[in-house]
Formats: sequence, structure tokens, C-alpha cells
Amino acid sequence: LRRYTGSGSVQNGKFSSRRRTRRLIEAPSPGSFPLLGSLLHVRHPLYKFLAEKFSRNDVVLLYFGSQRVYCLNSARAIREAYSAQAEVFAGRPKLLGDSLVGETGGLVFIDGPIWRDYRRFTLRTLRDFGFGKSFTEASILEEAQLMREEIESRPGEKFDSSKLISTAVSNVICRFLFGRRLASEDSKFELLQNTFAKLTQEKDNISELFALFIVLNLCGGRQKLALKLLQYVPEAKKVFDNFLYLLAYCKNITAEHRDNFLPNCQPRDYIEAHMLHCSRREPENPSTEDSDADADSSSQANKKPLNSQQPWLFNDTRLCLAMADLFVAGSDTTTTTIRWALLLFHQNPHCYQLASEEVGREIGFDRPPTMKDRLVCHYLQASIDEVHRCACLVPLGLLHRTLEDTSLLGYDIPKDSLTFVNQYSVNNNAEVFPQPERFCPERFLDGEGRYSPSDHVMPFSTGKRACLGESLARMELFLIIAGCCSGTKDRGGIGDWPRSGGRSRASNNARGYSSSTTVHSEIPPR
Ligand code: HEM
Repeated sequence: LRRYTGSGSVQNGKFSSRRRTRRLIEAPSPGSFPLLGSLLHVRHPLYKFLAEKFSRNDVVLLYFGSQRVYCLNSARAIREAYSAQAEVFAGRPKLLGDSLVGETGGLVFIDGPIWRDYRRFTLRTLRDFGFGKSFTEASILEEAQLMREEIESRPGEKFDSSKLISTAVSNVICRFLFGRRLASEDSKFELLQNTFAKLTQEKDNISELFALFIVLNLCGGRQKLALKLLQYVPEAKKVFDNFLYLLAYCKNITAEHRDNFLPNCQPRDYIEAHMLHCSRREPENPSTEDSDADADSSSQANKKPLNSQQPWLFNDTRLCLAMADLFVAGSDTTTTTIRWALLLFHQNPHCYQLASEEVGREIGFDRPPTMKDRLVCHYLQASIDEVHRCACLVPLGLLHRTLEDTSLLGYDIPKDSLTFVNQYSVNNNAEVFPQPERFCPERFLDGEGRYSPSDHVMPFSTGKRACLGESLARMELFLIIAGCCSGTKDRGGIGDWPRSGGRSRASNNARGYSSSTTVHSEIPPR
């Protein structure tokens, strides 16, 4: 067993004193070289390599440069880590975000009090705006209806459905963030959509992640220096530029809102809710609070009251970072899942037939679907779960960081190690899902044909860092896919959209906001 010698990774944690007397119990590993880490020991795509080579192992240890990275390769490991030890695994790696914008912020890439308060604030605002309730249902249905009208206005025409779907999905998130259907109203918005669609439709990008860590390593962890070096790499520069463009866009809209903000009225969108929240209380001692907050995720900081929501942690840069994260995380993932649903229905017409018969029977032709219909549309619900399983949109999830020394299923994991899930391995485990390559919604039905979800399929992850937009995404998926399956008395459903030839490439691209997420393009991993 290799003795752990990485710098700063094991401090005053649970097993640091024990460690003096014994070696760490190490998870299996493909091996590593100094500086390069495991780069030369793995094959691409990484999720497939880990699923095949380590099929019997719950946990696998890799090195990105000298950084320890643990793959949670089974549903058991994912639950033991992210659910049973949720607080310990709730950190995020410190990558380049702070250096890029000069401020800690956002929802996806940070941890500590700023993340906690923004996450809490965002969940509360989502709830206030009716996510999971009728208000949002109405806006999703309106977008779905407009999309449908557009399709029906082009009878017999072959066209790419992706733009229509992404416009509808982006409009839903834009209504929440900016109070407007920007995807349809603003010509500059299309550029943003394309930018991030391109950014997220890349192949297995794990080599880039390895490279990033090697560069960070070489720079002794100094982010600013690493950032300067990466500006010379055209691909990296493009990603930074795109992100800065998105931030500038959010900043402009925030400035417009500021001019029209009426503090005594009900907020109409996320920006106004944020302005209202900021105006509530001035810091009693801003300098100490802020420096404390920026001390990030030390265990002290994490022990602050959970319901803190301290307005002085909130500012315009952080608002824009949070909006950028919500926009990137919330548009492409949902759009691509819907496209997978259409593609898989197209490839499996008997399943489409069963889903649309159910929709016709339970919902009928004369009204749009509602979320209440979920209770009776068992086959459709099962089909959506099977789409998640087959498409496996975010196969390696996002990177987490351990905030304390811990152990997992008998292996020692030092503080500041990184972890990621291998959802591909779980979704393709033949012992749980026989013939995993088949699209078979029946896996999620019980003997009486009732929807019966499996706790192995975790498209939104689990625990403290689980997807913040899960309820919105589930609403969009159900309402839009049900809409696709429902026809009228005179014509079939629009589930036969992919009639554009069947190779409508449902590029699998949920990565976007994560450099750890590897996605595959074209056909689902089967
Ligand atoms: C089908 C659609 C979606 C899928 C499959 C998906 C999946 C995921 C996954 C796997 C994660 C990482 C969880 C982890 O680190 O353990 C995540 C995080 C996140 N998602 Fe989603 N997501 C979807 C839609 C959305 C939507 C609609 C929004 C916005 C409203 C959203 C916002 C976020 C945010 C902000 C995070 C970071 C949460 C945090 O770190 O605290 N997602 N999502």
C-alpha cells in the first residue's frame, strides 16, 4: 500500500494520530506516476474504464497530478458517502473561479457559508416563485404549447428539434432569473445559448481535468499563476471568455433591474428577490463577517447556524455568479434529457406507443398535462427514469471535496481529497438492471404495473450537493414529455418528432458547469 504523503491533506482529523502508527488503508488504484498522477494508467472514456476494470470495487483511488481523487463506483459507495456522511463530502475543489472574477461566489463550484446561504436563498426563492407549484407549471405549459404550435406550423418538414426545446427550457429559467423570456426576446441570448451548448457538447474531457490539476500542481496551488498560464491555451481561454461574457450579460440585466426596482413590491424574479434580501439588514461588523466567510469551508465556518442567510454575504458579483451557474446548470441538462427521451422513444416505438396510449387514456386530448397526472401515468414516469438511466447525462457527476478525514467502506480518505461518482457504472450494473443496454421502462414498474423507482438511479445525485434544480427539472421533463406523447383526436402525438431521420444526435453534454463531468455523444452508453 502506498503511504499517503500529499501536502496539507491530513490535518487534525479523525485518523491523523492513528496514522502515525499505521499506514492508511488504501482503496484499489490503477497506479500513478509522479507529477502526471494516474493519467497514463487510465483509458478514455474514464467512466467506462472504471466501470469495466473495477467492476467489483466500490471505491477506486486515482491521482490527478498529486491530488488524491476517489471514484465512488457503486450505488452503495455513493449513498455511504454523499448521504450517510453528507457534511463530510459536501466540499468542492478549489479550482480557478476566485481568480477569474476576483470574488468567491456562485452555487456550483464553491462551498462554505457563501455557498450555503446562496443555496438556501435560491431554494427558498424557487419555492416562493412556485417551483413545484402551479405558477411554474403554467409557465412550463405555456412554453411547451408555444413549442408545439411551432412544430405544428411546419407539417411534414424535417427539422432539428434541439433549438425549439432549448428555447423552451431556457425561457423557463429566464422567467425565473430575469422575469423575461429572453431566449425568445433577445437576439444576443441566442449567442449565449449556442456558446454553452457548444461548451457542453464536448467529448470525455477528463484529460483536460488531469491537465488542469497538473498545472495547478506545478504552480504550487497558486491559482492566479495557473490562470495566467492557462490563458495561453486556446481551448481554456475560450471557456474563460465565454464565462466572462455570460457574467457581463447578467450584470447588464441586473443594472436594468436596479433602475426599476420597487423595494415595497413583491419581487418579480430572482434578481429582485436578491435586491430585497440585500436591503434587509446591514452588517453589524462587515469586515469581520466577510473575512470569516471568505475563510471558506473550514470546519468552524461550516458550524455556523444553518439558517444564517446573512445579507452581507450577498452582493452583485455573487448574484451574477449564481445566475450564471443556474443558467448553465439548468438549461442544457434538461434540454438534453428531453432530446434523449425523444430519441429513445423513436428507437423504441412500442414504448412510445404504450406511453402515448397511457397519456391518451389518463389525460385525454382536451387539456394539457398537469403535475397531478404523474400519479396516474405510471408507464410515462417509468419511461422518464429509464431515459435517465440510459442517457446517464452526467456520468461522473461533479467533483466533491472531503472536509474532514474520514473512512468509507473500510478505506481511509484524508481531508481535502476529491471524490466523484461513477453513475455510468451504477446504471449499467447487469445484476441490478439485466441487459442494461436495452431501453426498458418496465424495469421501473412493479407487478401491478405501478411506477416503482429504483434507488440506484440518481440522475440528480444525493446529499447536500444534490442538484438544486431537481424539482424544476422533474416538472419540465414530465410536462414536456407528456406533451410530446399526447396527440389530438385527429393527429398523433409529437413524440414522433425525431422523424428527422432518427439520427437526431441527442448529444450528451450536461458537463457545462463541471470540468469533472464526462459525457458521451450520440448513442447512450449501452
Ligand atoms: C435533467 C436535468 C438535470 C440534471 C440531470 C442535473 C444533474 C445535476 C447533477 C448530477 C449535479 C451535481 C450534484 C453533485 O455534485 O453531487 C447538479 C448540480 C446542480 N444543479 Fe442540476 N441537473 C439538472 C437540472 C438542473 C436545473 C433545471 C437547475 C437550475 C434550476 C440545476 C441547478 C443545479 C445547481 C445549482 C447545482 C449545484 C448544486 C450545489 O453544488 O450545491 N440543475 N445537477
